[in-house]
Amino acid sequence: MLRIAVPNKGALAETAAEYLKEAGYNGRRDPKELIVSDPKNDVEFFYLRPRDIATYVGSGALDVGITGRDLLIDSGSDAHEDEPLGFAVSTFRFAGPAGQFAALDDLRGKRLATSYPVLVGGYLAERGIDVHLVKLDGAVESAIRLGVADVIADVVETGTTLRKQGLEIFGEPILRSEAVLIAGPNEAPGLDTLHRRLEGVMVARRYVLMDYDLPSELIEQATAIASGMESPTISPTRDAAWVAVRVMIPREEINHIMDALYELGARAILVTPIHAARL
Ligand SMILES: Nc1ncnc2c1ncn2[C@@H]1O[C@H](COP(=O)(O)OP(=O)(O)OP(=O)(O)O)[C@@H](O)[C@H]1O
Ligand SMILES: O=P(O)(O)OC[C@H]1O[C@H](OP(=O)(O)OP(=O)(O)O)[C@H](O)[C@@H]1O
Ligand SMILES: [Mg+2]
Repeated sequence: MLRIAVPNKGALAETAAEYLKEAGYNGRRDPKELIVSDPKNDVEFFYLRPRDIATYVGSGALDVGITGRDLLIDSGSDAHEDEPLGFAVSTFRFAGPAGQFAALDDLRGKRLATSYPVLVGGYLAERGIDVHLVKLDGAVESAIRLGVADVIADVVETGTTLRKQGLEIFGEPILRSEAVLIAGPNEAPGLDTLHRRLEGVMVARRYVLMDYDLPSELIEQATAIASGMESPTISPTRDAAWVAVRVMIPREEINHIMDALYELGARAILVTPIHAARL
């Protein structure tokens, strides 16, 4: 039985639960449930704090887990990244009061607040920069105003939290993070199936199916507009002058592609969602 660690709360929990549901696994019915078994799929889920997941997986206590890349690195555990999952996307950045910091060198000797001391400490040590790390649990953006730090390093998504505190990012991103599937040091039978199912969820979320009818002489031009994952499926129609085309396209390009195909001469353009996929 594959033992899977999943986030019980926080920024990763809701989407992780949706992914697993879409991948055909049992979820919890009550947020107080800590363990859910799914004998049909031969897996067992353990709902844990996102920050602890890499520790459990790295020690071999659990086989695999879903956490953030930033949390994985900060854990210093032996777990490794198996697959990026494309949600909870953020960058990890330095930020300070507007106009006060421009480069990494400006950090020397400063008090730097973060909830990710191993990630940040490792990054600065590699570059030979000494700071006084101030470890906080969250809401790190308030640390400067409240006088416990001169500068911070934290998760940035839209940048709204920083802006509201009058802070500005500086330097290169420390890390680009997102939710990831992680695995431990031991071989985990069943990991391949979980990996493929989650990949299928990502494809189903990102792509749609587009069907349209097209005068046959326009196939090359239409394929240049939407080429599909490998190659579009082209079927004959009763009218020999027309073909029916089916192609997978990225969800975000639906309207742009429909406009271009219609302009070219395609008609009866239909878009349908994909509920599951295995490529
Ligand atoms: N605004 C955000 N956008 C994208 N990812 C985020 C955001 N906030 C946190 N994350 C990601 O979520 C993970 C942190 O999980 P955690 O459960 O600590 O989230 P949280 O919402 O900060 O929870 P809490 O603050 O209640 O502890 C990290 O991988 C982090 O990069
Ligand atoms: O760039 P933004 O879109 O503003 O998002 C980034 C913020 O979101 C998270 O905060 P969260 O709400 O999880 O609070 P926390 O700092 O206490 O973890 C993160 O720690 C940042 O503070
Ligand atoms: Mg947080």
